[in-house]
Amino acid sequence: MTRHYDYLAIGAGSGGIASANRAAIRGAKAAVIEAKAVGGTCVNVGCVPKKVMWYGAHIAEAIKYSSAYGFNIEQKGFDWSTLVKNREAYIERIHGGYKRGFESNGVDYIEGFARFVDSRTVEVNGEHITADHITIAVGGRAMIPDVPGAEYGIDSDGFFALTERPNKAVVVGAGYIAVEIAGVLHALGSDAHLLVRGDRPLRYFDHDITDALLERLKQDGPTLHTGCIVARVEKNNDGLLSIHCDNGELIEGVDCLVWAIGREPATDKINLEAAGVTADAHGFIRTDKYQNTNVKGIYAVGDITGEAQLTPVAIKAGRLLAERLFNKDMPDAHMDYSQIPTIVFSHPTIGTVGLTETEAREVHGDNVKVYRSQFAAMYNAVTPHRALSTFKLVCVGPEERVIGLHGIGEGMDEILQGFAVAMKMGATKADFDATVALHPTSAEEFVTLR
Ligand SMILES: Cc1cc2nc3c(=O)[nH]c(=O)nc-3n(C[C@H](O)[C@H](O)[C@H](O)COP(=O)(O)OP(=O)(O)OC[C@H]3O[C@@H](n4cnc5c(N)ncnc54)[C@H](O)[C@@H]3O)c2cc1C
Ligand SMILES: NC(=O)c1ccc[n+]([C@@H]2O[C@H](COP(=O)([O-])OP(=O)(O)OC[C@H]3O[C@@H](n4cnc5c(N)ncnc54)[C@H](O)[C@@H]3O)[C@@H](O)[C@H]2O)c1
Repeated sequence: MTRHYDYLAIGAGSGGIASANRAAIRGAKAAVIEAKAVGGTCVNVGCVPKKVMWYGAHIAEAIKYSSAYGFNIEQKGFDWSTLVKNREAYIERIHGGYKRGFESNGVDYIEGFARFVDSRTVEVNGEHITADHITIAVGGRAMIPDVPGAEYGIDSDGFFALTERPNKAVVVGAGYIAVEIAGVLHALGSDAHLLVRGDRPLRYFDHDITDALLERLKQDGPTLHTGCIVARVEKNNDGLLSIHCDNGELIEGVDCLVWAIGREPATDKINLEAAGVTADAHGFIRTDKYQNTNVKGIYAVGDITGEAQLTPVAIKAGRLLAERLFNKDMPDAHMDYSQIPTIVFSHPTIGTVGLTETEAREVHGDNVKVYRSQFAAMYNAVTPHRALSTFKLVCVGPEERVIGLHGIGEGMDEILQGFAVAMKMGATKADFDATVALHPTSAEEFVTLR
């Protein structure tokens, strides 16, 4: 017996779930196949557990600053395992929500690892399943460097599996994950070290913002080691690790090493060749703007496409694909990959949308005008720990259209979304200026820049 569907998603992560649900809502007979846990990376080992840990870190910081606000608090301890237990219970509830969603939309949820048999057929648990439309939404996994002793380290999945707080932790990498994990570890009381190869983390972000991040890291953050490439890792008799860097630096007594050096696509085991789908040299499945692969009827969405690796991107691309396929009123639906806003959950958060100043000058030369502001956040102004926030607008042309907006400061994660809408609508500096400020907030800086 072969089951047949109108629409089949491989991978029940952000992209697969969103597309299968939308396909079913539009009347398609839809299914989604998942090898591990429903919700994929974001829900199980990504955005969700990360944000819970970040909230934990946020509370630790509030306790630290509380005496300046008049509180006399004796912190008797911090139990990492309680935080993990409550986090995982929350994730269990999300799993339940997804499964109820499948039921009410009429999506079949199939547990197992899927492999292509041909361009219309996949095999899972020995069963052949056919579909008119198949979407590859298998996401990715962390990369581990090829250095001696690399196996003593863990990746971000391993970080979420920790049941105790590490005493001394080293996080290697300069991207979102490295900055976020190192920041959480530091705030929750580990002796945390962040190792980057260059002169700063997040080096593709606007440099005014990363300059401010460097300042904040110096004041209160994980210890930053720059120009540092790990050459080998040794495990000593006491079980602790020694991290040797190629610049001669040696970090000893480490009980937790986290590799956060990027993610690779999970295409290698799904038998793409049987379907005739081609991947690029790194294994990413590149698509056209409609998420079409090189094979008719096979699509790819989310991290596997190598586009901005963010949950809302996978969700939007998946939903729009389902609309295009099954909603006769939206035959041209497709994802717009421009001006995607993004947040780094550092301490404080970084938010960015559009071009950095450097990118804007490369494209628009002297047509670029930049506005920036640096100020002491009110939250810290009454504490001994006076910390600066930086906000910046990058504008182009005589009309000063805002093509880049960047900030580092308390609340930046919640500030950015509305400004991203304004930019999508083509807002100019004059539009920002014409908007009445909200006071006293950090966000008001964006509408009062001179
Ligand atoms: C630590 C971390 C923190 C992150 N934080 C954020 C954040 O704050 N904000 C944000 O927007 N993004 C964040 N991301 C990125 C976000 O998680 C991804 O962009 C998003 O999950 C991509 O969705 P996807 O559907 O492409 O793939 P995934 O969510 O990875 O889902 C793919 C699914 O496919 C399954 N699968 C793979 N192969 C098969 C197979 N052959 N058969 C069946 N199932 C298969 C996998 O088990 C997985 O569940 C974070 C990522 C990480 C690692
Ligand atoms: N807040 C968020 O939205 C969020 C959070 C986490 C992850 N994500 C997504 O997940 C993706 C993956 O995140 P990531 O941080 O793993 O990858 P990344 O690609 O953002 O960063 C990897 C970093 O590791 C560095 N690196 C590579 N090889 C190295 C080596 N051998 N030694 C030291 N450093 C090395 C790279 O220079 C780069 O800076 C991101 O691109 C992002 O889209 C988003």
